[in-house]
Amino acid sequence: MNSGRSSPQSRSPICSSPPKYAEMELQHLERIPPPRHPVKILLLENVHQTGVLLFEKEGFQVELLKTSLTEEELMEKIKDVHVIGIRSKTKITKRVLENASKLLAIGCFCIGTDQVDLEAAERLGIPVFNSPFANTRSVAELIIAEIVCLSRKLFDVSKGCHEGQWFKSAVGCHEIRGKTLGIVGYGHIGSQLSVLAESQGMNVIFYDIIPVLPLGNSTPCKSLEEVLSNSDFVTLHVPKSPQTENMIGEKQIKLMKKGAYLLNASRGTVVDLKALADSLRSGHLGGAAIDVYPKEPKANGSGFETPLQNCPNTILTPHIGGSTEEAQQMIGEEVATALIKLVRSGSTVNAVNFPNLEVPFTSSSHRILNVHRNVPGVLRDINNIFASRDTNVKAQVLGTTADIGYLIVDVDKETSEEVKEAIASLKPSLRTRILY
Ligand SMILES: NC(=O)c1ccc[n+]([C@@H]2O[C@H](COP(=O)([O-])OP(=O)(O)OC[C@H]3O[C@@H](n4cnc5c(N)ncnc54)[C@H](O)[C@@H]3O)[C@@H](O)[C@H]2O)c1
Ligand SMILES: O=C(O)[C@H](O)COP(=O)(O)O
Repeated sequence: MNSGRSSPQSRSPICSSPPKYAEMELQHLERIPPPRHPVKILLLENVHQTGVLLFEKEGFQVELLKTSLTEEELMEKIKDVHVIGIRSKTKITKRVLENASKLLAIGCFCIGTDQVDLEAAERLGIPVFNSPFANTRSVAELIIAEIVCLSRKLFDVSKGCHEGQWFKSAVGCHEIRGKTLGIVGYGHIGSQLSVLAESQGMNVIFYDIIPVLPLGNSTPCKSLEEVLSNSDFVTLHVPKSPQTENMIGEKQIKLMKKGAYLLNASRGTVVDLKALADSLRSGHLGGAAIDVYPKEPKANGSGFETPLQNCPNTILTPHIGGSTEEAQQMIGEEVATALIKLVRSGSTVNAVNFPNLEVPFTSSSHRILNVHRNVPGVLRDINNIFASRDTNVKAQVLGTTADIGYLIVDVDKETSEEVKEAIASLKPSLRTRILY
């Protein structure tokens, strides 16, 4: 399927070997002196080596763990960490954040950020970064593969052959061409999947809670129920939220056609697995493919249990939708780059819970980064600090949300330390640091 974009090999000679993303994004940091104190990075859940190497190239101290950590373990480990990198398992709660006195930023080396208390992080002046779509294609391709596997009962038939059974039959097996795929959540993954499914000859309908551009010949539906009752395959691509919790339960499954298939590679809280298991065993649904679960192990190993085990024509995978080498390498590079820019220059571009600011460094100056509660008079007080110390402000940018203000200001070197201390001592200040 040609997405219309040229592949690296087919690009014109001018950009036949495009500079790597990180090299482009970080090149301007060369003009900024490195941090005077060691920068400690804690990476959990086997973050890709690309990210590790980028941090090490910056001279940061990296600790890499293959697993996630419990809240208690995190509360201890995070005390002297400047940056933490996680994936979808590790839960960074308000309690953990209240122990993170040195934490400058959080990197979600994945799409989802529901595992972080974003409001608590914002109110504590900690920006959170993610990789909004680097594993989109990986998930979409997995779903396409599973649709064919379910439609041909491939896993059950293959298991039979491995066990010495030769059972050749076309009963209950169908082409996917001409069948209807119902997509719930038409965002990055849902829309990419829509294009791939249509390229396989499927009809695509979808439901989203916001107006979105239907790609190709796909058709928006007015309700979830409309998608459920008109689809041969229903696939879920919504975020974890109070609204999506158990959005597919016994009542919704009963609305689905007899023999239809349910696929979920979004979040484990979206589907009531007991209701799904009952519908598979009763024969109402023809099969399911599940990649995410309400409770998932914090590390690889045995002992995983789910009500879906041994259900007919049911594909179970261990949250691998984004687990391809291509996706993990891109994510590692993208999120590590954003975190390095935050540490080295205060850039918050691509932060999901912060004003997105990036200011070119002003030569022969020091940079002060201040996060404060967004209350009246803060900027007046900060500017009075500059005026009263005869400090020349060479660049100043303020971004705000309802709860916080984020200020990047380049000032004279001569008075920068004194000014930084005065700003940090203002009552609304949450975090203040200086870059030399
Ligand atoms: N299994 C995996 O490995 C894997 C990989 C990547 C992403 N994910 C999960 O998939 C989710 C979707 O990823 P994405 O990149 O497409 O996100 P996205 O934010 O681009 O798209 C999500 C879409 O869902 C819609 N939505 C939200 N609530 C809804 C509701 N109640 N009903 C219908 N639509 C609703 C949103 O409007 C949005 O258009 C992520 O939040 C993540 O949790 C899982
Ligand atoms: O949010 C995501 O991108 C997916 O759930 C992938 O999570 P993972 O990085 O833990 O595989």
